[in-house]
Amino acid sequence: TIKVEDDRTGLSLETLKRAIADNLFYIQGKYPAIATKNDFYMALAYTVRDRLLQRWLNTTETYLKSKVKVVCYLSAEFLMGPHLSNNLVNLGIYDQVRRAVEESGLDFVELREQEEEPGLGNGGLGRLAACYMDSLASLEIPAIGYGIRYEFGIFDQEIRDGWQIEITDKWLRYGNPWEIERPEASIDVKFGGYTQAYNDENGHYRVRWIPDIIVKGVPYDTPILGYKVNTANTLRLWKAEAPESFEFEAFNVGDYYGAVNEKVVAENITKVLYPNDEPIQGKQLRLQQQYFFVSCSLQDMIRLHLHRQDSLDNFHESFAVQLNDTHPAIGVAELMRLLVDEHQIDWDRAWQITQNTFAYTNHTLLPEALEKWPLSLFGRLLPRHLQIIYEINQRFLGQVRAKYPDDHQRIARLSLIDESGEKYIRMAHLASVGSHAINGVAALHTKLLQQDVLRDFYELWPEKFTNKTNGVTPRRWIVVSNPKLAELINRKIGTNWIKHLEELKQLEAFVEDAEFRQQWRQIKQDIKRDLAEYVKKNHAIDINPQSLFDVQVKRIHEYKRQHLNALYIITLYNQIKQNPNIDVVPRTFIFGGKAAPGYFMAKLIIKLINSVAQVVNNDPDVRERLKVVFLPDYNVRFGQRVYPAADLSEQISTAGKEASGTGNMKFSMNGALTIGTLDGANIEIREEVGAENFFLFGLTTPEVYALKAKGYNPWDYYHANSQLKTVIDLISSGFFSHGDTNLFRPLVDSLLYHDQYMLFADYQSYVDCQEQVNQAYRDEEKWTRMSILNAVRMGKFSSDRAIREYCQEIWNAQPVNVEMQE
Ligand SMILES: CCc1ccc([C@H](C)CC(=O)N[C@@H]2O[C@H](CO)[C@@H](O)[C@H](O)[C@H]2O)cc1
Repeated sequence: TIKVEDDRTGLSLETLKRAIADNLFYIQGKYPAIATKNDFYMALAYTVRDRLLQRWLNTTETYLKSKVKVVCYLSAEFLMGPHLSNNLVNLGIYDQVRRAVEESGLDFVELREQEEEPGLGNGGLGRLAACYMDSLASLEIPAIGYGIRYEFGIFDQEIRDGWQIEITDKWLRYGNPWEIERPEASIDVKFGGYTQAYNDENGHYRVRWIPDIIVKGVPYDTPILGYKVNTANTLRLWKAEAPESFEFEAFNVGDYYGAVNEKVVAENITKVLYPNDEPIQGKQLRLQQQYFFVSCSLQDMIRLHLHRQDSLDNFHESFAVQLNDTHPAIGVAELMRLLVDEHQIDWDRAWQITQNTFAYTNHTLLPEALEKWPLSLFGRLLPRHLQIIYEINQRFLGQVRAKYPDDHQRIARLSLIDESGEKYIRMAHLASVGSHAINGVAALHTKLLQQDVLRDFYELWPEKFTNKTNGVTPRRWIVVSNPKLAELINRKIGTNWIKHLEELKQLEAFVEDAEFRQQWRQIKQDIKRDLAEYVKKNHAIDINPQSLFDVQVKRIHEYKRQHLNALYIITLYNQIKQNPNIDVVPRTFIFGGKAAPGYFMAKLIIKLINSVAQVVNNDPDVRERLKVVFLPDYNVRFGQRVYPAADLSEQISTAGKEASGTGNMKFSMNGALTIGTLDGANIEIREEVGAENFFLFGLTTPEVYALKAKGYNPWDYYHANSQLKTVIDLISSGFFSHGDTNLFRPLVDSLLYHDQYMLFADYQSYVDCQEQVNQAYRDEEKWTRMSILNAVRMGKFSSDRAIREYCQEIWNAQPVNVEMQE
C-alpha cells in the first residue's frame, strides 16, 4: 500500500512539494502561473508553520496539564528577525525543504528574502530577548514572551546625500504567516479616571478604579520552536483595539468621527515602536504602551494560574516574571492592584507574592536612559497605581528609616519618588524594590551598578544582586548565518556544539593543522566575496574581498564612538596622502546602524562617515587601499550577512558605558578578531579568547573616572598630538563637506570643548592598536590561528549558558519534557 504522508506534517520531498502547491492554492488562492513571489513565500511559510503546530499544541497541553513553573519574559521589544530559516534549522529540515522548493522550480534564496523582518525592537535589549526565547525553548524551559505587536516596527533606514532618512516600517503589509490571532483571549485594560475607596460587605477597606477609557488587548501568538526538541513556547504580543470598534449612537447623530474616535485612540497605543535606544522622552503614549502590555500579560497569567490552581497564594510558584529593563516595571504596581483590588488578597501577602514573582535586569548605565515619569502625567493616566506606589514607598522607606535612622539623604536617594524639582517616579527604584533579584548584563556592568547607579539598593540588599553576562544563540548566529562554518565544525567535532557551545574548544586541536586553517580561511574568503557581490549589486560600490573587512555595526551613539573610528580612517588617509608608498594593509571599513530620529549628533556622525567615504572612495591615491561604506538599514537580516564576513570587530565604546554588547560575541563566534576597550563583555571575551588574541586599547573605567575627576581638557590632546590636530582641522576646514566649514562644527566643537566620551584621550592608543592589527593581518597563518581561537573559545557566550544561570539562580525553573503524541 502506498503510504501517503499527511500533507501537514510529512517531511518527504514529495509531500513537501505537494504541501507547498496546496497551500499556494488553498491559502493564497493562487495557481503558479498567476502567483507572485510573495504568494510562493507565503505558501512555503504556511507549509513550515504546519510542521511547527503539533509541537506547539503538545507543548501548550503539557504546560496546562502540569503545574510546572513558567518563565514570563516581559519586554517592550522583541527583535526576532526573519523566522523561516531559523524554524527550518530548529526543525532540522532545512536541506529537504530547500530541495523541495528548488524541485518545484522556485528559487529558495529569493523566497527566503521575501520575508518581512519583524523589527519590533531597537537594538541590543530587543535582540537579547529574542536570543533568550530561542534558548528557553531549546533548553525545554516552559516560557512565554510577552510584548507589544507594534503595527509599525523600527523604521527602515535610507541614506540620501549621506543623511539618514526614516521610512515607515509597514512589516504587516502582506500579513504575517507566523502568528495566530487569539481574539477569544482578549483582555480589558483601564486608563485614566479616578479611584473610590469603599468598605466591602465584610467591612474591609477597598478601592475601586473607575477608568476614563477601556482598551481591549488582543493577543497574537507566534510559536518559538527549540532546536531539535518537541518544545515550542509562545511569544504573545498584544494589539490594542477599541472594545466597540464602532459607536452606532454617535454615527446615527452624524458624529462620524465620534463613531470611530475610540477605535483610533485605542489602536494608537500599539501603533508604533519608539525608535529611541537610550535617551528617553517620557511621552504619555510610551507609558500607555508599557502599562497596556504589562496589564494584559499579568491578567493573562492570573487567568492561566486560576485555570490550574484555585488560589493566587502561590502565584509566584507558577510564574517567574523577568522585567527586561524598566520598561515593564509598572508591573510591580499592577500585580499589587490585581491581587489587592481585584482578588482581595491582603497587602502584605500580596507584596510577598509580588517580590517573589518579579526579577529585574538593568541594561544601561546612561543616566539619560533611566526612566522616570512625571507624577502629574502618571497620576492622570494611572491614578490607582500612583496610590499603590505611594503605599509601597511609604512602607519601603519605613524599612530604610529603621536601618538608617536620620540618614535623610539616603532616604531621599532611595525613594521611589524624586522630589527634587518637578516630582518623578523612578522606575528603576520601583523595579528594584518590587523584585527579589536584580542583575546587570556583564561582570563590569553589574559591578558598576552595585558601586554607582544602584549603590544604595546594593548596600540595602546585596543578596538580591547577581551578574548574568549576556549571550547569543548559536543557532541563528552560526548555523543559520554561517552554514559553511557550521558544516566544517560538524565535520570535525560532530553537531553537539550547537547546544553545548563549550564543545567548540575541541577544535583547538586543529589550530596547528594547516589544512584545517586553509579551510577556515577559505570559508571567510568565500563569505567576504559574497558580501562584496551583495554590496556591488545593491549599493553599486566595489569593495575588495582581499582587503581587511573592518566592521562596526550597532546603533549610532556617541558612547559607542563610531566617530573615533572615522578619526582613524582620516588618519590613515592622511598617512597615505603624505606618503603614497607607505605599505598599508588594504582595508574596507564597513559601517551600519540606525540613529534615533531625534538624536542630532548621531545623525551628524552618519553624515560624517558618508562624507569621508565620498572623498576616500573617489581619491585615486588611496581608493585601491582604502574603502569606506555605510550600508543602510542595519537589522537582524543584515547582521546575519555581515557578522560572518568580518575580519575585525570594532567594540570601541568608552570604558564603563557599554553595558555588555552582544554584537561583539556574534563577530567573535564567526572568527573575527576584536579591537576594543575594557568595557562590557569585551573584558570577558578577552579573558576567554586570551589577551594575546585580542587587540586592546584605551583607558580603563577607573582611568576614565580618574581623568574626569582630575579635570579632562580635550584641547590638551589636540595641541599635544599633531596627527590628531591635523585630522580635526581637516574636518573643520570643510575638506569632507565641499568646503562647508559649518556642517561638522557641532561635532568638532563637542569634541574640543567637551569630548564627554573621551575620544581624544583614547585616540593615540587606538591608532597604535590599529597598527598592531595591520602587522598581525600581514601574517596570514598567525591571523588564521587567532581567528580560530577567537571562535572556538566563545562557548561561554551562548545564550544557553546565560539562560541556565537565570533558571538556577533567579527563576528556579526546570526543563519539562514534551511528548510528541502521534
Ligand atoms: C526608553 C528608551 C530606551 C530604549 C531602550 C533602552 C535599552 C536599555 C538600550 C539597550 O538596548 N541597551 C543595550 O542592551 C544590550 C542587552 O543587554 C547590551 O548588550 C548593550 O550593551 C546595551 O546598550 C534604553 C532606553
